[in-house]
Amino acid sequence: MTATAIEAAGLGKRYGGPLGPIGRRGLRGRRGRRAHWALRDCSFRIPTGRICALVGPNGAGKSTLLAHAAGLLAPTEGALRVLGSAEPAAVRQRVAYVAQDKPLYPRLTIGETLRMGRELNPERWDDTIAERVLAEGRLDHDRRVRALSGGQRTRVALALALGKRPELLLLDEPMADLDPLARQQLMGVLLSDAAERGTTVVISSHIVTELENTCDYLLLVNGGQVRLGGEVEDLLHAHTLVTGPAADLTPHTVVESRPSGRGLTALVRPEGPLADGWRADAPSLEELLLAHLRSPEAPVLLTPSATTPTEVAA
Ligand SMILES: Nc1ncnc2c1ncn2[C@@H]1O[C@H](COP(=O)(O)OP(=O)(O)OP(=O)(O)O)[C@@H](O)[C@H]1O
Repeated sequence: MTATAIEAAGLGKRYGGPLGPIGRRGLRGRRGRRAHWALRDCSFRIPTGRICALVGPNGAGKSTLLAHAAGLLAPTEGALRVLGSAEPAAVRQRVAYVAQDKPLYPRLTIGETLRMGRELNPERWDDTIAERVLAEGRLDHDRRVRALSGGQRTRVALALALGKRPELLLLDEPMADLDPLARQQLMGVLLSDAAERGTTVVISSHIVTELENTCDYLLLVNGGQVRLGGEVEDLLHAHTLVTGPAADLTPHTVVESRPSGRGLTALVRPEGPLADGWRADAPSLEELLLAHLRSPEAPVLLTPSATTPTEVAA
């Protein structure tokens, strides 16, 4: 089996402090904040060298999961191992994390921001890749971060992250505020660099069509739980889009079915051959994801590379 970048066993995160007595105060923390499980019972594995899409609806738990992998949040229950360490905070030097709000120091110039990256990562820093990320943005190094647009700030945050030469790159909706050309150009730089260096990338995004050509691994999170995980190719292979008469689809696992014409269209996980009269097509990644997002209760599927054979806890 290939090496593991991230491995979680029974990972759970509850926001809102310790639970108060149920019945008297309901599910509330001591300070009266409603306790809420953002992640619950998540067990999965991401092998090294993959470009992993982290997908799920708003509030699914994607940012919470990435912040745990970056060592910025501690689990309420379960365990998470990052680059072989049971304490993700201990391997922060080898991990770069670009949070959704791209925090940077507003008073620094771009040049000073890069200098800070170089000084904080003296062993690893690489000016060439940082400059390559900045180049097409035509950004003068004397400009202050506070005077940059959202998309320009994203470019600086990505330059800082890639300049660090991470083994694991965690990106939380990095492309949301970039124009289409900048998005395409930066994804190109990011992917070619990751391929060249074998970097593991975990990238959360709502732009499903964009993930189709870029990611080879997938984690779909919904309601704080991992619902799908594994190699994109294996997950696509495990599903079939069928169209046919409105009939019982037993014994196949039905992810989603809806009426179409005089019959129905369904996304199934076939358990044996399909009955006569059904047309079978391979789903696209977009069809696979949308069907699972519309059917959050569909049975969980983790392909063998995404399951956790070993105990993650130290
Ligand atoms: N600091 C916090 N305190 C309390 N609850 C939080 C906090 N951060 C997130 N949550 C809650 O945890 C759940 C998961 O949030 P998270 O930000 O991880 O989702 P997400 O999948 O990244 O969403 P989006 O796609 O909208 O960015 C949500 O219900 C959210 O309201």
